[in-house]
Amino acid sequence: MEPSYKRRKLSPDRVQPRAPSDNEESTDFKLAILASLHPDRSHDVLLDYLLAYSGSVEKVSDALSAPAEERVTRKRNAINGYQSSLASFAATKNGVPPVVKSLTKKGRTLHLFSPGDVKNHTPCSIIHNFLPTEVADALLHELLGEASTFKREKFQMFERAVESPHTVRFYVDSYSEAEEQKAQYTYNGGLVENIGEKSYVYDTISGKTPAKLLEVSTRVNETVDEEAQRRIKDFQPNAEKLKFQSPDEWRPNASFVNCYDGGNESVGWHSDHLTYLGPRAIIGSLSLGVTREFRVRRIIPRVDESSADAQGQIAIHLPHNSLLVMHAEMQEEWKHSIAPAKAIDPHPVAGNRRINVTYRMYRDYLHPKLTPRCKCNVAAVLRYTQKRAAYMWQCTTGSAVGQTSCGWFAWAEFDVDGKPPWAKGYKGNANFPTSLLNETSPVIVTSDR
Ligand SMILES: O=C(O)CCC(=O)C(=O)O
Ligand SMILES: [Fe+2]
Repeated sequence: MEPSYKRRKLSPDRVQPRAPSDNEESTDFKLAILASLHPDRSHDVLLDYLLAYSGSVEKVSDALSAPAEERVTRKRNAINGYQSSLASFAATKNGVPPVVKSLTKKGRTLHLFSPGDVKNHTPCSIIHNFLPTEVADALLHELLGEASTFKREKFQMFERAVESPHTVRFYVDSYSEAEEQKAQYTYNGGLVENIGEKSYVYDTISGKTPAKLLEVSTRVNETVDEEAQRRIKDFQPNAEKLKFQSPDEWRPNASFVNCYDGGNESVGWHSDHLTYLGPRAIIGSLSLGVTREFRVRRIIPRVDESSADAQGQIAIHLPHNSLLVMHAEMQEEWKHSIAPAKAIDPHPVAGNRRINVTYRMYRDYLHPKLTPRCKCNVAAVLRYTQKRAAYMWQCTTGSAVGQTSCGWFAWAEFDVDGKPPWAKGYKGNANFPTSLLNETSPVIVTSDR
C-alpha cells in the first residue's frame, strides 16, 4: 500500500521558507561546481579566487578560463602538503574515546598513511592488502573490462550541462532489483541530483553486479561489520552507536564503481547521498590500480565565507587493494574528494587507471515508492543540515539538465535507529517536531502508517 502524507499547516500566516541548507552549503556548492569545471586547480586556489570575486562562480570560471596574464593574482602563502607520524597524538584509554585534536590548519594538507593515524584522526578506517593478491587482481581485471561501459555523470549548472571529471557505473545485486531501479529511481530519463552531493543518472548506468564484484562484497560485508562495531566501541561515548544510526547488520546490496583514468580525473568535494542509505550511513570503499589521494575535511558551520577551509584537509593515501571504511560520522560531518594528481605511478595491470568500488546498503524502507514526493511528483532527496542538526526531504530536480526545482521541502522524521515513520519496527520520535516547530517550517510530513 502506498503511504499517504498529511501536510499540516502550523500557522496560517507563516511564510513559506527557503530550504535552510542553501546558505550554509553555498561555498561548498560553489567549490564543487568550480572543482568540476577546473579539475586541474586545487581547492585552495579555487577558494582564493572565489573570495577575490566575491563568491561569483561565473566570474571565477571566466577568470580561470582567461589567458594567464588577465587573471587576478592574489598573494597567499605557499600551500604544501606535509607528512607526519601522528602515533603519539590519540589513543583509546579504557574505552574512553580519544580527544581528536585538529591537526590541520587552513590551507594545509596533512598526509596520512598508517591505519592507526587514519582511524585516530578521521571518521574512516583503512585496511591495506585487504584481499588475497589473486582475488584483487581478478576483480581489477573484471572491472577494467567493464570500464568501457562507464559514463560521465551529467548535471545542470546555471544554463550549462556539465560532466563529471571521471566515469562511473552503478550496480545492484539482482536482476529484479536492477529492473526496479531503472523503473523507480529515474525521472524523465534520469534522476540527477545536486552536484554538492553527487549526481547519478540511473537509467544509463545501472546494471547487475558482475560475479567477482559480488563475491568480494561478502568479504567487504564481514570486515565493514567488524570495523563498524570496533568504531563504536573505541570512539563513541559509552560505546553506544550514534543517534539515528541503524543497529542492523550492514549488508551491501548496491555499489558505485568509479574509474579515474590518469591524474587529471577526480571527484569534487561532496558528501554521499543519504536518500537511499538513510542517516548515519556506513560505506565500504575498495581501491584498485593506481594509488590516489582521498581528501577529507570537516564541514564547519560557517559564520563567514572565509572560514570555509578553516581546518585544512587530510589526505588519506589509497593504494591498490586497500579497503577504506567510511563510518557513521562521515557523511553528515565531513566532505570527501579525490584530488587531481600532478604525478601518478602507473600500475602494472591498470596503467594510469584507478578503479574504486563503494559498496552501499540501500534500505528497503527508503525505496522511492515509499518516500515523500515533492510538488513535481518526484521522490524527494534526503539531506542533512548541520546548522539545525536535522534531516529534510527536498525537491531534487533543480540540478537535472533542463529542469527547474519546485523548491519544496519538509523536515524528515526518523526514530533513534534511523527508521522513518512508514518503516516496519518504527519506534517513534517523541521529540519530533517540537525541536523544529519554532523554526520556519510550515509543513511537516507524517505518514498514515
Ligand atoms: O574514488 C573514491 O575513492 C571515492 C568515490 C566517491 O566518493 C563516491 O563514489 O561517492
Ligand atoms: Fe563519495
